[in-house]
Amino acid sequence: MPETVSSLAVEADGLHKRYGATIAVDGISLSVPAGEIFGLLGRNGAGKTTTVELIAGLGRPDRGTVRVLGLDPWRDRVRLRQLLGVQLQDAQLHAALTVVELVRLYRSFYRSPRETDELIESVGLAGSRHVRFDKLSGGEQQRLSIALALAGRPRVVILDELTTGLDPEARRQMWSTLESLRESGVTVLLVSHAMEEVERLCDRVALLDAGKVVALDSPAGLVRRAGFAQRVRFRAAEPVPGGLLERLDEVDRVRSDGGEVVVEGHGDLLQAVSVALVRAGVVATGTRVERATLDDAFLALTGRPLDREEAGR
Ligand SMILES: Nc1ncnc2c1ncn2[C@@H]1O[C@H](COP(=O)(O)OP(=O)(O)OP(=O)(O)O)[C@@H](O)[C@H]1O
Repeated sequence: MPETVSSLAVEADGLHKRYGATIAVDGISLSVPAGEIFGLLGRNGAGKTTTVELIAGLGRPDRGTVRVLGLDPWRDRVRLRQLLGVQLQDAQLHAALTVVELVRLYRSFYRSPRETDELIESVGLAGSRHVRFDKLSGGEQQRLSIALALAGRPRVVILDELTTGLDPEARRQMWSTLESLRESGVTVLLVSHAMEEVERLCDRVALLDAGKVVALDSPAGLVRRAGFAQRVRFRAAEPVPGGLLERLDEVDRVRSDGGEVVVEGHGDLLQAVSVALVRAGVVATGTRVERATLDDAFLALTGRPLDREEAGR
């Protein structure tokens, strides 16, 4: 259906969605060009899942419009089903069906599906072909749900919490699956808590907070909004004289954190801090350098961190 295909894979304009008193999505607009891996990052309850549900046509916005490949996901959902793959959190699959039965069932929904064995192997489930869904581990269920999202050779894929519950090897395998999808021109919408994953994979990221996009940029562009490039942490054997570090050109901010001195800045920060401490006769131990992350950007933009405990859910 080439006449329907827009160069923008996803366009959302002014989306609002309310559940009772809760405003889940509060005026979200996004444009995602074809072939991009686009991340939605935010804390629990920020509105990520609701946003992708509206994009997938699984719900209707109270206000605003969505187009996926130029189609209205609600009105044109029969046509869009052939072009869109969706893997959502807590997908309720048929518990009593085996891996191969589920893959065959999903293949039957599409006009030109991928091969059964290729799909199963692509997510490393060849050894579990005849295992029932409810007997798979959480990580295996997750991998199967991703294979099912890719069964119809979708042009746009929505993946919610792609690697939650996966071990490091399965996670790396999933990342390379996504990179090859991008190479073949598929657009991926990736919902995540996992900053490392988002920084590594996404071309652009929308940071969501309380139903709003608070920033939208490349991961590197977002990290720049942290307001500093790197931080040096150390323990000082004696108090650091006031103003010693603050007056250095490379230093943006000095604070203490659980007995450590934390110096945020740019340029050759470590060198500048080390020289100043030596000159002042302050002995520093456990010194380490960290670069700014998306977490720092999120904190700078929203005033709250992206909770790491939640990230491990
Ligand atoms: N079907 C629903 N009924 C009532 N409230 C809902 C429903 N779906 C979502 N919400 C509420 O809307 C807000 C946004 O939820 P949403 O699931 O979109 O956030 P999220 O960013 O995906 O969070 P999480 O990372 O926890 O999945 C939350 O306050 C949530 O409790």
